[in-house]
Amino acid sequence: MTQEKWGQLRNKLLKAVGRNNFTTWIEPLEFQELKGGVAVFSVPTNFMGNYVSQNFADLILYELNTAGESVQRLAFRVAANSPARPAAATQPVEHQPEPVNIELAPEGNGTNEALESLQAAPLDARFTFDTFVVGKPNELAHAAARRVSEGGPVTFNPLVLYGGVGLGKTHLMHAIAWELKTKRPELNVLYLSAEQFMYRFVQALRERRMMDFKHLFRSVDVLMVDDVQFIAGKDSTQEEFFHTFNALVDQNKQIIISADRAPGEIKDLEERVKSRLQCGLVVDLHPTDYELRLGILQNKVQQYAKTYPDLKIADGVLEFLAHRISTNVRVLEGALTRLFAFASLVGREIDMELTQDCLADVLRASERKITVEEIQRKVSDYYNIRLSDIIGPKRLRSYARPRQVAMYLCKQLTSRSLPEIGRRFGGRDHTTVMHGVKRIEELKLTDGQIAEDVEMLRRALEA
Ligand SMILES: Nc1ncnc2c1ncn2[C@@H]1O[C@H](COP(=O)(O)OP(=O)(O)OP(=O)(O)O)[C@@H](O)[C@H]1O
Repeated sequence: MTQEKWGQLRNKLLKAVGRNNFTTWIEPLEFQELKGGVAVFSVPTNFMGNYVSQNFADLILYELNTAGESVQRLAFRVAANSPARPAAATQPVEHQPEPVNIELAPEGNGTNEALESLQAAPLDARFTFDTFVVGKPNELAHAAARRVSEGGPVTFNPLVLYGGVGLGKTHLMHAIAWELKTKRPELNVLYLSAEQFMYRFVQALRERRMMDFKHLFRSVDVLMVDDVQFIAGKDSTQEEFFHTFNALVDQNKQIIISADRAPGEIKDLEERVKSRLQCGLVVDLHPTDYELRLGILQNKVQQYAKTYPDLKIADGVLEFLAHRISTNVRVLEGALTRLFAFASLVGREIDMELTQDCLADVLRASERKITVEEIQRKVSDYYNIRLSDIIGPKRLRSYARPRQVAMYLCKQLTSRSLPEIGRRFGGRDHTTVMHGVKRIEELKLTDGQIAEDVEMLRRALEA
């Protein structure tokens, strides 16, 4: 395997493990050699080697093998004279620009070639509209992205896509870029992260090539900047971004931005930048719901089926994952990738048992913690009484029964002890809680209405 190939694989790993994990664990790995089915990496410390081997080895093996390398095992060696690298995240980024692999165009000519190479953020071939699963939480963002990708007259500028980690912002941006490349190949479409924008800017300043920089950025037809929150607090970069933005909008060129939150909520982003961003169409990607997660998993499985025609997934596994992993799509995909890698290594069907074994850590981490307050609120809404009546001293049946239901659910769905639950119900004694829980257990067997109420509430709380 060549270093170049490892470089490409690293990009895939970045997507799979997320930026934080990547910078801390994957980036410091240096590929040494591949011999006799063993891929050897040098690592700065033993600790790092152990950690990577315990947590990411399956995934790395899987990526290596899908890329056509035959690797059975990974080995990590501590480089003899390698000074332990401090985690990159702790470095002040402005002082440590990434090695930049493009030459800025000499003033006035060669702009197009330079723009081509400015696609330093390569588009991910998997991130197209075809592979993007649309559901309620992302339908508006998807529709807006589709519209912009047609490359027609600019109707809303900028388009701002925002949403939490791993909800598909980058995917949609790449999809727009791919679509524009096909439909309107004559357009200069430039996609890059806000971080890369900053590196280019710092480099241009250092090399005294600001004219080239301005010329380049102002001659694109479509500018796409991912994760714009990155420039918050970086004053000179924000200023340059602001001018670039204005120059392009003045020329009626399309701008597409993504951010991890609404522009108005990005701390340390200058007011004038915020207000520019808010001028266009701002749409958010909502957290996924169960149906969307299941759809994404089914879609992924279809893709995997091409690589692993022999691997079988037992009924219920995808539903289980969609139900249990609700954090973000990246984690969901990572879990599935790990499952496939594991199942293909051990040559077993992906059933519940294998899933629980292989994903124990992910499942534990994504366990949703239901709180006593949440239960009290849901129960009072359900029975149409006030929250204070659930907690307060009133003994009327119309308050006491819902209170007991709430206590029962607290016992079932949280890890709180009876005295703790009692305290949160207006300082009641643990024997009162115990009595309430028992009463509901009995009533569930004899009173169909109570049984149904409890079941409905439990489902609503676990959703
Ligand atoms: N609706 C979807 N359909 C298919 N795949 C999706 C969908 N949403 C997210 N994904 C996948 O989830 C992963 C994370 O998505 P992406 O990188 O676009 O997230 P992001 O919102 O840009 O996150 P971050 O804030 O971390 O940059 C990608 O592999 C992407 O393909």
